[in-house]
Amino acid sequence: MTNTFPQALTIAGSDSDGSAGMQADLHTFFARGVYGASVITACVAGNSYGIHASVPMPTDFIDQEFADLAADYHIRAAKTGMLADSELINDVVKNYQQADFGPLVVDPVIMTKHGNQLLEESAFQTLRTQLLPLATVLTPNFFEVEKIAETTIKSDDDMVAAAHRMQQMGAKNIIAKGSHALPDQTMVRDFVLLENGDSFWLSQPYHATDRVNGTGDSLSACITAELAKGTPMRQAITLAKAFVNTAIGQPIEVGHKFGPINHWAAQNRDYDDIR
Ligand SMILES: Nc1ncnc2c1ncn2[C@@H]1O[C@H](COP(=O)(O)OP(=O)(O)OP(=O)(O)O)[C@@H](O)[C@H]1O
Ligand SMILES: Cc1ncc(CO)c(N)n1
Repeated sequence: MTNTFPQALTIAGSDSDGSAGMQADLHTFFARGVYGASVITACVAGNSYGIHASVPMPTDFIDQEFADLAADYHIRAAKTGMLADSELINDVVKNYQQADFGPLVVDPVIMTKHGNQLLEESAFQTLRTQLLPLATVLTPNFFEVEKIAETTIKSDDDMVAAAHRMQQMGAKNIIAKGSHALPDQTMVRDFVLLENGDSFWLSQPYHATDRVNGTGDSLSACITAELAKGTPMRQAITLAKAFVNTAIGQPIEVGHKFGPINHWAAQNRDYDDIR
């Protein structure tokens, strides 16, 4: 039987240190028992200190990557990561609309943990008008919520309002990730707004560690992997939050600064309690 094994796709940039971007996505797909394919959109050279060079892929090459996957594989869910500029966003939108790759998780990668900007400011409007309407799930971090919704978040009410604004822009389900840079923080809280209007806060313990590179990539990749297996939306989101929290909670010693998270710890955990 051909193509019966669950397959997911990451449409993202390669980060040479393996902690984030496409590499974090593929680690996560593997950890959740899903085959991972990748459309590479850009390459960044970096390590746990920062990103030091970045090269976008030519759009005709990206077109060929999509065409080759569509001709052979059965992608059941896809996610986007680094898209660099308007030209790449428009190209990915065009290709995704032609393909039949299932639900789309949009991780609107704008800024890294080191403070490197991976999406040009001039592309924010393209992101809003072209990509958000395709998003089955949108997973902005605190900074990205403020940028996309064009607001300042000072309270829970502000976050709820921003999530509704992003849903009005066309994204169906939203996980607006809360801040984790507050003094004396003990919990991290993300606001979830589902397509049917249900909403809730997801809370997990805060871990005081610098080994947090690729948390957002892994969260969105875990949701993608679960959707590829047919896990219901609410369960996929809740499981992904637990997956990332487990991976942050047992750090591995790789790199000197913002190191990777521990996908093995997250892989080995039992998620049977999550419904
Ligand atoms: N120190 C921490 N302790 C616990 N949870 C954390 C911590 N840092 C991030 N998280 C969680 O990880 C998830 C990803 O959020 P985050 O805001 O880090 O995404 P991101 O900035 O897009 O990540 P990246 O760009 O590095 O992939 C969220 O659910 C967030 O609450
Ligand atoms: C390619 C790439 N995508 C995303 C991130 C962070 O989310 C990163 N560091 N590098």
